[in-house]
Amino acid sequence: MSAPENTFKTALKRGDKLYGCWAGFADPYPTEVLATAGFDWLTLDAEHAPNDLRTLMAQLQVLEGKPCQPVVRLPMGEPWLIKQVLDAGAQTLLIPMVDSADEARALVRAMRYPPHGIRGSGAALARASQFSAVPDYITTANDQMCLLVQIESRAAVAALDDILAVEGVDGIFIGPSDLANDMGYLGDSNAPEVRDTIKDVLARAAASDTAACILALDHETALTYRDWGAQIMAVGIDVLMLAQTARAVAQKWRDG
Ligand SMILES: O=C(O)C(=O)C[C@H](O)[C@@H](O)CO
Repeated sequence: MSAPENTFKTALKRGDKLYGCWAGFADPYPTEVLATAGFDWLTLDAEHAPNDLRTLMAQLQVLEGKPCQPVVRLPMGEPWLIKQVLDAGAQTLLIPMVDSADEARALVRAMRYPPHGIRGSGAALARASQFSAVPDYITTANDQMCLLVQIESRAAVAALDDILAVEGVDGIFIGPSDLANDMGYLGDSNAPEVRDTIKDVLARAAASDTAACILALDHETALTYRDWGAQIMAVGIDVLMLAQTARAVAQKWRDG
């Protein structure tokens, strides 16, 4: 028996448009609710949400067997962190702040067993291999790994063509907010120079074999990014959805 098919990767390679949502509550219960909503995928965010290995694993467990696929965002691309979440069953990783092809290559290697990489061997006791119930896990896991690297600095934009050419990078994911900050437009990803850069990066990725991915916080922006070539889009953040709806309801009753 082989490692389970990574259906997110299969759909990405097929060129499907995939719509996802950021899951920022760091808890399996709201993540399970999101998985019933119709999104293709969810970001389990351990960069800016208070996730740790156990909360990530609990969310992977509730998503198991559901059509909504998990994408785990780590705080940074450390090989030991990568090893832990892969052993917990993650197959698709989103790694922030990747500025060069060398960094991207190191991430590809951290996600793969030798001779293609440096992933340590713990499959026997790992959830990823269903605790050794998947006998061929170690020889088949490499093919199911999916890597999305975040492009969110001027350095990354300058290195984009080299990053797009790295074998094993399945998608580049623009971080509009960090990109704007690095370009000198703190908190303003709608600044014309930032929008031009986003458009250029999406177009270059769309013309390559590597998927163009991005997050948009409102519908109009999401439509624009899609027109510019985005294939994989996060179109909401659960924490903001709750906050906005709760504020609107409270306001309505205060005003009424
Ligand atoms: O720079 C960005 O934009 C991102 O990387 C996404 C954010 O971290 C996301 O959490 C929304 O603030």
